[in-house]
Amino acid sequence: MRSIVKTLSFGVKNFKQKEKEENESGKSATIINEQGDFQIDGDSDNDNEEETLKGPIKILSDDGTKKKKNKKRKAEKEENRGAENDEEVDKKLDKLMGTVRRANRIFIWGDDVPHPILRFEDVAMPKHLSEHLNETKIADPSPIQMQAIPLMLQRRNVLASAPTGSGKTLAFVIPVVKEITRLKKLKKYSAGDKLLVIVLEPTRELATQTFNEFSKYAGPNIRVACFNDESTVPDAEVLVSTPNRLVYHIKDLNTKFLRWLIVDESDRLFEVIEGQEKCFRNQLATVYRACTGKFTRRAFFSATFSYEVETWCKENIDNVGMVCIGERNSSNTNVKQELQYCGSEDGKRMAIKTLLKTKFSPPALVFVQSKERAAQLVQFLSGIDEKLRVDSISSEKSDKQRDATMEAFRKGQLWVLVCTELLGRGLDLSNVNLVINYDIPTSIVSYIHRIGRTGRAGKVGRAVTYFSEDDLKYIRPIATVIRQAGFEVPDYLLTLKKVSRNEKQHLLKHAPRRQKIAFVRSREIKKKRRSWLPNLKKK
Ligand SMILES: Nc1ncnc2c1ncn2[C@@H]1O[C@H](COP(=O)(O)OP(=O)(O)OP(=O)(O)O)[C@@H](O)[C@H]1O
Repeated sequence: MRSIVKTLSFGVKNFKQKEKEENESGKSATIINEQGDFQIDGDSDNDNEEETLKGPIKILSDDGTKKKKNKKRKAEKEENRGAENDEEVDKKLDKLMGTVRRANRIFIWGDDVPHPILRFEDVAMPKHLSEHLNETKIADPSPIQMQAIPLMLQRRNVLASAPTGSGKTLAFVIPVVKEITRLKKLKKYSAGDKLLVIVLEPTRELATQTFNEFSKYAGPNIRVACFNDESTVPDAEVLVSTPNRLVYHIKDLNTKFLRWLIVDESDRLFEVIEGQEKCFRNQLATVYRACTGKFTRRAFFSATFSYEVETWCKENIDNVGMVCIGERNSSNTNVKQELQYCGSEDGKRMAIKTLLKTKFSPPALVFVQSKERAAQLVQFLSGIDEKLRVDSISSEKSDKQRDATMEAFRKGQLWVLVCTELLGRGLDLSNVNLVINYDIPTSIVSYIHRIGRTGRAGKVGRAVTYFSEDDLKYIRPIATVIRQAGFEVPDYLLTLKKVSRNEKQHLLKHAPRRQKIAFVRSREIKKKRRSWLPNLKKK
């Protein structure tokens, strides 16, 4: 069994010794090649081995006594038995890995998908990486990390999907940092002047977050940059950017040595907006076309992905390994989900007032359908309690304002952050206790991402979704997702008329018209914000 666990652990740690052992026994196992890439050992050696086993038995000359012949036959027999045993061990191992995958709800697609890892030690981590994992008390890989890390280390193109807050970022950061660390030992890469990795994120906030995460795990020897405010492409080995900024400078990029193009929130970046030249899909296409180097691999990550993205990847990218954790496009079951009927816009105002005054433990994220409504809700909430620290964030605000608000929210200076779809995806605000969908999300995908801002990294969270009489025609899909996650919804919601494709499309493009939440007096909001964010003006 020890040998099974060793093989399970890819033997990376004990590679040299293991390799010696395997060479001696002629066993087949997963090892790392010179380049540090995973490969199946024995592809070539096994051929030799078979030849030896099948080939004619050599007849010994003058010293070929019967005794010696018998000894040799016995040895050959044992060798044969050894090979059979190895086959059995492989079968048992595959079976065991099947059980591991089922237990962790890991679904795979593709040829020769490597076994999942069970511990981080199963891959030889650069020192800085393992130290940082220890510091952050991240002990065991999450299911997406168990499968995506070995896939990426095998240098496969990857399509990965796992629930919100399940550690997808580390699932690509770990193999990439490991690969760059290895490359940098080679003279060609030691100067650190080659662009090796591009990570695409749909928003500035997400790009900043991923940049911070990457920098922590990469350590001081890998040059990571976020392409946010600079007017020229920063000199870096890892570049995190929004597609918009990257496309603008695409001609300045040298992608010849690029090892990875990582598309985070990939389904979002596949979105097409009719009539908009600058939509994500077109921008992604431009970046994609610029990243076709010989060594470039692509990895697509998201909590949700459409069949369209999947089909595209399978048809257009060679050697794809696909991994999906749990059911596709399902919500995070660590989030306790509630649907609350409020009748009208007035009812919604009453509901949020009651919630924040009674059962509220901050911080909370509140989603509305537009930046105008975000400002209105801040005005309304500020009015119900002077002490309530509330602000909003939307694309209307300057980059500086957005950064300051995010920082205040992360530090706990802000208790309620009202936001638009801008913050719906990817942000890891680990302490958010409550998500309120003040205006219903316009799709299931949006619902899954929004409520995924709470209940992250195995913690529990709560999400409340308000709906009014006017929303009844759109609510059924959301009610279905909530029921599928195991939470209560009134039966009648599941028997409502199905939302037609046209209605869905319409809702995506035009949010429902709603009565105003409050009249905004912007001067008052600014005054209130300044009182608890004294540094904001300085910034
Ligand atoms: N193996 C792990 N064990 C415990 N915590 C982890 C592990 N891996 C990552 N985390 C933590 O989980 C949190 C969420 O991770 P991350 O932001 O990567 O989630 P995600 O899957 O990308 O979510 P989303 O789909 O919302 O973008 C982070 O704070 C991260 O540090």
